[in-house]
Amino acid sequence: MKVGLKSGGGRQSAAGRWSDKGRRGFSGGGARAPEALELSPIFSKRSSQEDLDSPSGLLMDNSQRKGGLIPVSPKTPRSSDRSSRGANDTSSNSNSKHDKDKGVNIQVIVRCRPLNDDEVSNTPVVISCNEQRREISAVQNIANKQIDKTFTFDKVFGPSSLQNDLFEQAVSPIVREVLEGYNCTIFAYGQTGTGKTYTMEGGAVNAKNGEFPNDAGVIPRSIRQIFDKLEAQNSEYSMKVSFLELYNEEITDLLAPEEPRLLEDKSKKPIALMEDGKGGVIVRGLEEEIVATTGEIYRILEKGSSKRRTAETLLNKQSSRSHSIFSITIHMKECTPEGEEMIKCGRLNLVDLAGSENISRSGARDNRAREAGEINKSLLTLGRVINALVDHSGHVPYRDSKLTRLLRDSLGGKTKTCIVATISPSIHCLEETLNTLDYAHRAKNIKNKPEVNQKMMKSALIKDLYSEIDRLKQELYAAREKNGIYIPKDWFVQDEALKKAMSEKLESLEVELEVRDKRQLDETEHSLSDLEQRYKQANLIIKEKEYLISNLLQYDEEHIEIALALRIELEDAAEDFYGVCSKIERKNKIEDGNKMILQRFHSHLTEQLGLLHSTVSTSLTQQENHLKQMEEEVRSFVSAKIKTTKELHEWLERLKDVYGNGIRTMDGFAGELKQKSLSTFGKLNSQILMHYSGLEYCLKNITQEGNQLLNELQTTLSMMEDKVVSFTRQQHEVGSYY
Ligand SMILES: Nc1ncnc2c1ncn2[C@@H]1O[C@H](COP(=O)(O)OP(=O)(O)OP(=O)(O)O)[C@@H](O)[C@H]1O
Repeated sequence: MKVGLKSGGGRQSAAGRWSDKGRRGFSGGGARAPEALELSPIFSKRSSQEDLDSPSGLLMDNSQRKGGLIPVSPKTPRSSDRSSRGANDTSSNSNSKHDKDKGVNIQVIVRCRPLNDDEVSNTPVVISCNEQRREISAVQNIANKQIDKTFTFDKVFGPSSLQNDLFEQAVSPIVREVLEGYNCTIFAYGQTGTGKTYTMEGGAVNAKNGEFPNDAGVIPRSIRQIFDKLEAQNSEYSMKVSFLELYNEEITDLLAPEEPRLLEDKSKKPIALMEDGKGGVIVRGLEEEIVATTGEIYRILEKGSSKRRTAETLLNKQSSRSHSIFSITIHMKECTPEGEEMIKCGRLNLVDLAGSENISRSGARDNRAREAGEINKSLLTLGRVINALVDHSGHVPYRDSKLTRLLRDSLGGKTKTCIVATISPSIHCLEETLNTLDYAHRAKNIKNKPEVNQKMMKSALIKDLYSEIDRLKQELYAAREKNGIYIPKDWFVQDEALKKAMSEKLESLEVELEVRDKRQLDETEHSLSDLEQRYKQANLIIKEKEYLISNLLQYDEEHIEIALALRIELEDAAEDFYGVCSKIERKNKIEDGNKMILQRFHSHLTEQLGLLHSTVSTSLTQQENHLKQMEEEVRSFVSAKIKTTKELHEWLERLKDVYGNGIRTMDGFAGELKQKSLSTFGKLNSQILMHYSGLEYCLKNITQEGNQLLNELQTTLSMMEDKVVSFTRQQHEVGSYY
């Protein structure tokens, strides 16, 4: 076996340079670490409360057991440690306190594989990758349903990306952190046949000559980087690896020596996963091989990988049917400025999950279908754990599957974690691809609280190694002495005492459990009867409520009917109202018009009446004047006639006198003349009378006409007034009606 810490300068050297005793203690090459290595939390120096609060993980540490190798516990690096680190490292250290307090998100990267030979000619591509924008888009129209989703991740690698691109950009910084003393996990998740194993393992490295193919995956590249870095630093280190497989909820050790009997029935010996009582898990009996060269580690990887259970499915010719975890633990020597030698420890877990599988599409039947069911079940639990962590649920169901128990520290713990989600660009995988992308996108929100593992003093490590060597020696001695299973006597005594104490504890626990069960049963019965009561009461209340509801529904119906009738009435009333309003409006308009007309008429009438009045009075005065004039004329005419008659009489008298005698002679003539004058006079008189009566008639007529006109005017006026009065009354009536 290669010895614990190894000098970076001499990969082939068998022993670490820093301790002769240490070198002596380890046996020769090819030997393994002891049979019962346990997985226990690496943070062994935490208080029990811390252990409860902060789940520890998959990391192996043997300090808990007799003869354990190197106990390490988390601590923030000292300032002296920082000074020796590179630029990148400084940033990681300065962030460590921040990381510790707030937590850092899990890094999620997505890799889309290219179409394979079978797909390339006839399979539409529905996934597009934008590496610059770190976006993956799925665009497709299925059954008139447009799918157009875009997801952003920490990094995106498209179908043409190379293994080296992914490693350099995403994994190399994580490996550097492992060498800084962090525990880091990289796991590949995705649908079956999307390139998880290709990404994690890739093409095999030639262990003999170290030939490195272009398609070598994350694991061999990480190994190479670790060795290169340690050698470049010329540091002393030791490295050990373990490789386990989780198949159908059973853990098997891929590095365990092959036992002929087990090979025959082709089954593998399952190993137990145990709680360490401090929140961590122990994989009891898991082999940890100490490695000193890259060649050794590649050989181990190749051997372990070949033992993984694979099968041909419709989706992948060599489909991994199990989850695998390859772990590399490195112990590195560091010197403090005070010259004290310290050992720091970093661990890298490389997880290749089995593919999530659509059983009908993968063509899995019988055992294969059961297998796929188990795979899906454990991945489902992983999904539930991720959801619980993202939603900050009080309970995270780590315990529901072995996979989540093993990955506990990597999900929500103190490990730095990176998920590589693998997808296919094919239209046929769209549903699963969207599931993977959803899953991965949710996982981005998980926060871990990474902490650097506490460094330990070299002297303490040497002490631990000595006790481990002593224990191994005793074991070896006992095994050489006898056949079968033998252990040293004091171990046997210790084990017996332990067994006794355990069985006593078991008994007391059983009693306690019984009491607790009984109490719980009583409580359950009590709460059951309580529930029954409450159920009955609830039933009664429900019935009451139902009755009330039916009544309410009836009332509601009536109310609805009334409301409908009211609504109709209201609508009618509203219509009427609008009609009345428009009528009032029209009436108001008419009234306004009427008022205007009335006013105009009134003013016109007054004007006309004034005019008429003045005309009539003018006409009357004119007629009166005319009459007076005519009377005067008639009078003057009559007086003139009388005067003329008188004068004529006088003339005649004079004539009688003048012509005395002649009168008599002329008497006849005079008589005649008299006669003539009398008739003339009569004629004149009748003419005057005729004129007089004509004038009188004319005056009478004029007076009559004037009176008649006046009467008519008065009648029209009174009629108009009557009309005005009756109109005003009508208006009042209409106003009071509305
Ligand atoms: N990025 C890639 N470039 C080229 N080939 C790839 C890539 N990813 C996967 N492949 C090829 O696709 C096939 C399936 O890959 P792989 O076995 O790694 O898938 P998987 O996800 O591990 O499947 P399963 O879950 O069934 O084990 C392999 O032949 C592999 O070489």
